[in-house]
Amino acid sequence: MSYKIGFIGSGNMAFALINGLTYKNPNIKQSIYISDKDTQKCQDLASKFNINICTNNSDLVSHCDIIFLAVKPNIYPVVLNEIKAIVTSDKILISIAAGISIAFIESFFQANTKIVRTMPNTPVLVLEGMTAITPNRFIPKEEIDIVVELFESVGKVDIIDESLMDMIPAISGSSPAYVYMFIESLADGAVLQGMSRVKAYTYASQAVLGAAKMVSETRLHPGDLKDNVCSPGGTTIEAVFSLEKNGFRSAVIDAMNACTNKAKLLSNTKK
Ligand SMILES: NC(=O)C1=CN([C@@H]2O[C@H](COP(=O)(O)OP(=O)(O)OC[C@H]3O[C@@H](n4cnc5c(N)ncnc54)[C@H](O)[C@@H]3O)[C@@H](O)[C@H]2O)C=CC1
Ligand SMILES: O=C(O)[C@@H]1CCC=N1
Repeated sequence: MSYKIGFIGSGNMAFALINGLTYKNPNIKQSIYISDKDTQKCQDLASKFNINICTNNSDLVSHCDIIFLAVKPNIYPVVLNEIKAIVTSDKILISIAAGISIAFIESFFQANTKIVRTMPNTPVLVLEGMTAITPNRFIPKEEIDIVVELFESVGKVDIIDESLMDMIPAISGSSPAYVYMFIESLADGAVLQGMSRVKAYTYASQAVLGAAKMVSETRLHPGDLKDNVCSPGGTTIEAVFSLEKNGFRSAVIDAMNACTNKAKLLSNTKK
């Protein structure tokens, strides 16, 4: 079944998803539609990917079968109110917003509207995304499979209970930002010790990529992998000791709690 995919909002996350989706399957371009309040941004994205542009959100909904709601959480009520009269039961709405519950979205539509709540991340752009998804009770398995297949084409997918969704930004939706800060810090440290910044970003990003692949592909415990690097009396354990002294682990856990608390705050205002 060929289906038309629409993105309401053509910002960072829409860009990442469209880049990922079109990377392996360029033919999908003719089935992708975008709309945005910022017409210039929309035109730029449409011309970059040679995809279809819609003059407004309602026009997009009328053209598309699967509709990504790629606007910020605070804009959801505006967009949902705008499209509520034209979303028919054959269409699938995909939420990608932090803190927006399925119940909140359902409250705008007729009873059997198909909604999938998701939390992707921007590495979908390079086909290394991590997306959590929760379908509502009105979407049949074969259509859930279509949504899973879409996100699997740009990375890993996990179907979870919605009760876990508010903590997904902390672990994967937002966490690329913490890792970018870590890579930046590694590079700053290298520059401090005399390496060029360009070279430092290559070393830092490859070391992080390699370490991530060691965890995902060997399935060994990260603690064991760390121990394998720490030669007795060597260089690594000095750095590990310093990181522990400076509260590295608790800083990460504190950041994740702050992230989830914000998602829950958004959730509570958008019940
Ligand atoms: N950026 C990220 O890493 C991730 C973002 N998300 C979620 O994706 C959603 C979008 O986030 P970003 O792409 O980062 O934001 P963004 O600000 O880059 O893009 C949002 C777009 O929506 C457009 N917009 C605003 N009002 C509109 C309206 N009434 N109709 C149509 N378009 C409208 C804006 O012009 C903008 O281009 C948010 O709900 C966010 O929580 C989810 C996972 C990761
Ligand atoms: O910062 C945000 O709210 C969005 C959701 C997850 C990543 N970015």
